Amino acid sequence: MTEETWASGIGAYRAEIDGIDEKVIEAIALRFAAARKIAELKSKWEKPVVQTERALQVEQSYIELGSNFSLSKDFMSRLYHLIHEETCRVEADIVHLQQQIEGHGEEIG
Ligand SMILES: O=C(O)C(=O)C[C@]1(C(=O)O)C=C[C@@H](O)C=C1
Repeated sequence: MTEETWASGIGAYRAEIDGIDEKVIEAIALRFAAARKIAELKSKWEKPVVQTERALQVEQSYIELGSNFSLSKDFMSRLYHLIHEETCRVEADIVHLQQQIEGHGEEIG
């Protein structure tokens, strides 16, 4: 075993990880694109950004899907909470912008 063997071994696995990370980020970006469309709809129907019941269902499905791949419940839960928090922030920005455009929420008088 030489340093070159180590370098090519770790290099191959790191390239594998880099390729997977790219797909993960693409998938996350697609999820945010869908959330932006949801935000437009919530704005139109004047529905709240945070939908607790739905969020609990999605968290549960993260946990179940993760368990199929031996990913810990705690990790899946934390992962969803992080994604959910940022999704709500992105959605709220869109809803507020939409409200400004449509003149809702303005102080009258
Ligand atoms: O289902 C929705 O209403 C969404 O906007 C998606 C989502 C999520 O990120 O999973 C975000 C906000 C809600 O609290 C519930 C779920």
